[in-house]
Amino acid sequence: MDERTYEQARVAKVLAIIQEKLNGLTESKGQVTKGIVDLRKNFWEDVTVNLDEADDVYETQASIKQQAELLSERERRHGQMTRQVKLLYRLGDSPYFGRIDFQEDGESTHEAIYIGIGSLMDARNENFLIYDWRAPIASMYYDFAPGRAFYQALDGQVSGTIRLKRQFIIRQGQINGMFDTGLTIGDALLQKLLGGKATSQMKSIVATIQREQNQIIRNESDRFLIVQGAAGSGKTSAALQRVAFLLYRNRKTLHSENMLLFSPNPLFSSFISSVLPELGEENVVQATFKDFIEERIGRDLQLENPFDQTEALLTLRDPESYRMRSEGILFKASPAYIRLIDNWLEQLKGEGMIFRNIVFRDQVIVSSREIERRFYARFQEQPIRYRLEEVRDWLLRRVAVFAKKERRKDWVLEEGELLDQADYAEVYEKLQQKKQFSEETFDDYDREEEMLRRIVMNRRIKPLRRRIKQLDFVNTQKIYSEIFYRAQTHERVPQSWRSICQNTRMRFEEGDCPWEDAVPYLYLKEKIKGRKENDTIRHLIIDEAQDYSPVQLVYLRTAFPKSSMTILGDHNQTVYAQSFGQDTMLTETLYPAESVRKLVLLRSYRSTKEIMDFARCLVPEGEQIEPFDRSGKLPELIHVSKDQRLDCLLAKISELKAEGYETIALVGKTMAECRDIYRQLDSRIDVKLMTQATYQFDKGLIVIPTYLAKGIEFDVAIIIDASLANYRHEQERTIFYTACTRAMHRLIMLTNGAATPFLSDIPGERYMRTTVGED
Ligand SMILES: Nc1ncnc2c1ncn2[C@@H]1O[C@H](COP(=O)(O)OP(=O)(O)OP(=O)(O)O)[C@@H](O)[C@H]1O
Repeated sequence: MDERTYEQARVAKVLAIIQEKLNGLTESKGQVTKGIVDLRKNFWEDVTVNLDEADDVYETQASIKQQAELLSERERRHGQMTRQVKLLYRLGDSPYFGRIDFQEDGESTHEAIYIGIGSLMDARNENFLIYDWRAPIASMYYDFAPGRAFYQALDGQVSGTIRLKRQFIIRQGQINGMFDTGLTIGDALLQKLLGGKATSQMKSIVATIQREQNQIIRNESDRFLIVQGAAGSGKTSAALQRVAFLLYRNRKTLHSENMLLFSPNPLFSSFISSVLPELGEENVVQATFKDFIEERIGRDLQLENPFDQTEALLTLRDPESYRMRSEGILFKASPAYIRLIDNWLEQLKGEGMIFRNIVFRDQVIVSSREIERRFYARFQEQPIRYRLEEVRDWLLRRVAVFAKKERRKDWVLEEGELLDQADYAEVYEKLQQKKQFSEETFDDYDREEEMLRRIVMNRRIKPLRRRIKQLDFVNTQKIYSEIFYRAQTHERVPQSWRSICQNTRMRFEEGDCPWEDAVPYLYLKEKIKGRKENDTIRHLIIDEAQDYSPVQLVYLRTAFPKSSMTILGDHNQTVYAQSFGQDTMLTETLYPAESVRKLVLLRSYRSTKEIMDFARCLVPEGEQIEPFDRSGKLPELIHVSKDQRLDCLLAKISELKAEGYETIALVGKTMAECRDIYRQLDSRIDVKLMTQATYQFDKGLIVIPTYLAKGIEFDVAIIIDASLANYRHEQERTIFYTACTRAMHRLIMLTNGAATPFLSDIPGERYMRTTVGED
């Protein structure tokens, strides 16, 4: 029997066992379902309810508890079975993708280890027919070429020799491809996968994980794992595989709800949302950093969107305003600014706290001055938080005294008359209860009135009490903006500090919180009022980490004090101003030295060799990036006159469509530029504009600014305006690079007049130049 026939016969055998298991499972699942339905229906019949004596109550409780446990145990089993069935269906389509023949040292024969997205035992549950890709033994598939190899088993290292390494493409139970491979996993298979068309959903890379990616996926020893990876090197892919790996390895203690992924925007969240389900795992919680921060800031301030901040900066024409905004953004993202805030917090112990009046129905119960006096008069040596608690209790007492007096007023009774039936019933019931126990005789009418007054007053005063309990009497917004009134500081401030102060004060006075102030403000607010720590999340995954500042890292570490973190990004793809030329979350020195590891990915998979050879010349140390060897056309720079631009673009698009490309992105630097081209195209061709509110994209022609295209890929990227006028500042280099590296197969750039100076770093033979029309 030749190898292919042998393997196909084995596939058939495995499929038969899968079918058998499916039949068995479906039957037992049916029984468990019925059991659950019966249990729910007869829940109370099977419980002994007796509430006569204390002992009986105790027994009743125990009986209910037992019944509930039985039910939840069945439900858990049902859940497991459902997952098992789903896995079997998936294995039924493609049972495995790899095989290694491993001969352990000291053994006379080898074992053939087949690797798939989940484990499968034979009919007697004795031997593995398929090993889960996350099992320790399967790691050798990703780590070694045929020859000497080892893996870490639970009880130590196991060494031996890989005699054979084979890859399969199996679809609907048929082997479509089969390769015996050497060092790297499946160049042939990778060629096939990467040469395919872009989709609106990212795919799992489980069958072709590369060795250096495997290091990231299986790292369990470091609390902070930083991955610096070139564009298209598989950072996001590896991160998602890592999530699946960690969930599998810690399945008793770690669940998908314990992991949080910060994604750059909703579009990206949707792009990656199918990977984990494809691997048989539930999706982790996803959030954008902005949503997370907004939720914590609350409704007191109108938070600027980071995209709006970027857009504002990119479109500012006046050099002074540009300098002020960009210096402010950079400074407020730096550790120097946190030191400045810490200093202010220190000062606040002696003076400077600002409070709000405690007001009820337009009457000031306690004035802000009075609160301030109380705050600074006592417990001076105690921390701010302690003193605030003391003030809070004092305020609650003052409010109680006020309420007692206030409830005698006429308006209270007037409102009492407007109470509804249910409230009266409550008063009546309370009255009845009191009567039973009271010896004294009161006039019922007076007692009823008194009770109504109390109800009205309690209701009206409750929100005020709640706000006091939440320490809302501290005006943290004003305390924060005060920093900008006292512009003197020991820190080295930017040149335009005075204008920055003026501008920040103004924005806060209007109730706006610029994005650069969001995290610093929260930092100050939570230092004063205390913070909500999150203990549920045990692992944080931060993608596009080059766009997070040191200050944001400090904040995240305090908000998630127990979490480990996977931090992935590329310093060459900085899009937000706060990260230009300074430390970011990828800087390893910002973490405790003993618990951080940094891994670097240099091989890039997304784009053709031609596109990557072009793009890597744009960035420092780009020569270290290794493009994957997949060939395509050279990138193309089209010089086009203004009046020919639209026609040229339309002609190009129809040419690309005719060549079979389905996902074509017109990438702009700013939203303003995108809207402009969209308006011109919309009446002539089917096109969609992607905005910060877009949650999903489909195949076709789209217009998108770079800051929203981060992390996503397209068959073709067309840079709509690659001119000197549009990409002139050095800070825009990384934006331009990010835009170029979104392309999988074709990269086209249009320019009217001179092209961006960034291209002067690129040897002429790396791209084509054409001219359309004359200006
Ligand atoms: N081992 C692999 N096997 C198959 N495809 C891979 C592999 N690694 C990466 N890819 C593919 O390369 C492309 C880029 O991957 P991914 O988006 O994860 O990279 P990235 O480093 O996050 O990119 P960027 O920094 O540009 O956002 C994807 O299409 C992914 O499927």
